[in-house]
Amino acid sequence: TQSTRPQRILGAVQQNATRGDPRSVVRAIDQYCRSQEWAMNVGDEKGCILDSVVSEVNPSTVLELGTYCGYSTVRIASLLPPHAKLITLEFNPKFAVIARQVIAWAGLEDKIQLVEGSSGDLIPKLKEQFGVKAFDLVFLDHWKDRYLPDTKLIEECGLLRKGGVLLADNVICPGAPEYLEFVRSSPRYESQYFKSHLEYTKVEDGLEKSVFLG
Ligand SMILES: Nc1ncc2ncn(CCCCCNC(=O)c3cc(-c4ccc(F)cc4)cc(O)c3O)c2n1
Ligand SMILES: [Mg+2]
Repeated sequence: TQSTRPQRILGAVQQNATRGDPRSVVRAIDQYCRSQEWAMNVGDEKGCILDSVVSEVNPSTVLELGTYCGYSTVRIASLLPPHAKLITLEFNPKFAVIARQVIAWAGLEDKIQLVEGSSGDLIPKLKEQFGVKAFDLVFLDHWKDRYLPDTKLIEECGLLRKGGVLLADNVICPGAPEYLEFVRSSPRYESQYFKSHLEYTKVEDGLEKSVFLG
């Protein structure tokens, strides 16, 4: 039977990455998606910007919206301090099954909690169900038209600490125009655009970093 793209990405990890070595998992996915078939991972170019923001924030708690195969999940978690935790939300069970195996291959199960469901349903439950106080960093990489409503939901639920950072992928391609307009015009955010390219292509894309001022 025909394999799926996420299954082929997992295969590339299992064939080319070293168990317990997160950076070799990231490298294996990038090499596969650059040479064999495109996939919607944040990728190596935007990934370096992601790395620099994660290192600068040095977060204790991270929320990722949209796991897909776990590429950015592993990339972020590989940079977290020892007791830091990352919660990642994925609503497609087929993606979640693959992401769990990619996370396990990287040896990062203890740092990462993958929760299946949609962001709109799960965000209001994160405090009571997962004992989360507030996030230091939120990486938005899910439905582009959910970036703005979920940002408002995260604020309403008091899930973003003062000085906490929102980092949004794909603000140019596919684009999140309402989100960009909001974070760039709101007095409660200090935003900065990091120009880059759509993963594995020459098409323009970028990340928007927005610091919550409280
Ligand atoms: N609410 C909720 N809660 C939880 C969830 N978990 C998953 N989802 C649904 C997420 C579905 C995938 C989202 N990601 C993208 O669509 C995406 C697309 C492109 C792209 C594609 C084609 C092109 F020609 C050019 C660019 C590139 C990217 O880097 C992208 O990240 C959820 N939704
Ligand atoms: Mg993306």
